[in-house]
Amino acid sequence: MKKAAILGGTFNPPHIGHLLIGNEVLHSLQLDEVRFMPNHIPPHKAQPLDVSDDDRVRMLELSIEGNSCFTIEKVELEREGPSYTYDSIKMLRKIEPDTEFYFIIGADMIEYLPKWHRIDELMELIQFVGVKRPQYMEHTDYPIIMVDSPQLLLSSSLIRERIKDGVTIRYLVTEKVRNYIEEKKLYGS
Ligand SMILES: Nc1ncnc2c1ncn2[C@@H]1O[C@H](COP(=O)(O)OP(=O)(O)OP(=O)(O)O)[C@@H](O)[C@H]1O
Ligand SMILES: O=C(O)c1ccc[n+]([C@@H]2O[C@H](COP(=O)([O-])O)[C@@H](O)[C@H]2O)c1
Repeated sequence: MKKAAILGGTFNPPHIGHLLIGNEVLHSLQLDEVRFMPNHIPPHKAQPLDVSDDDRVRMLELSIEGNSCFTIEKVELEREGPSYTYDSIKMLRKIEPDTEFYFIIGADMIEYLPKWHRIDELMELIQFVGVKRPQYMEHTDYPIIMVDSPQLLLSSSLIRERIKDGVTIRYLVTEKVRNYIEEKKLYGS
């Protein structure tokens, strides 16, 4: 069986925190692959996204360039409506019966797990893998595996704020993503 972890996210934009946790889990659990899965409509974010699906995918492609264990899963972009993880995992397991799937979440999402759509059924379908994140509690009663990773006080919101305020984002995203944001004048840059 191939072992793949899904790192679901909004990636608005993708930052080095995403790459770091993906790589730590890849090595710690000795997986074959980490798949970055951008959502179409985040289930729990009220505001519509200010950046297109295409731009988020392009920035993900630029972020993972050069790492053959990192790939992109587009299943949620091909589906209308809120991107519930339950629906995506159900579909992936059906199309790929020979892959054992894991799902990576940061501690903010661990806290939020009780509110996920059909969470009890989802827990039966996939093994969740949690990573610590500054300012969030990682305690949960759900059976998740915790993987140790260096912690970064970094978020896509912080990056958007910095761009809006004209503050540098160098080294917080990959160089290619930084150039892309600048060229396409994303986030008011
Ligand atoms: N610095 C970080 N440390 C640990 N986990 C993180 C970090 N940044 C993001 N994650 C995790 O990566 C996944 C995707 O996150 P997402 O794309 O929403 O980024 P974000 O930085 O949380 O964005 P935003 O600030 O817009 O909410 C989530 O499970 C989230 O918990
Ligand atoms: O399915 C749900 O109910 C659900 C609720 C909250 C978050 N998620 C997923 O968790 C991942 C991280 O969410 P986000 O919004 O931090 O990018 C992403 O793949 C979301 O679609 C899923």
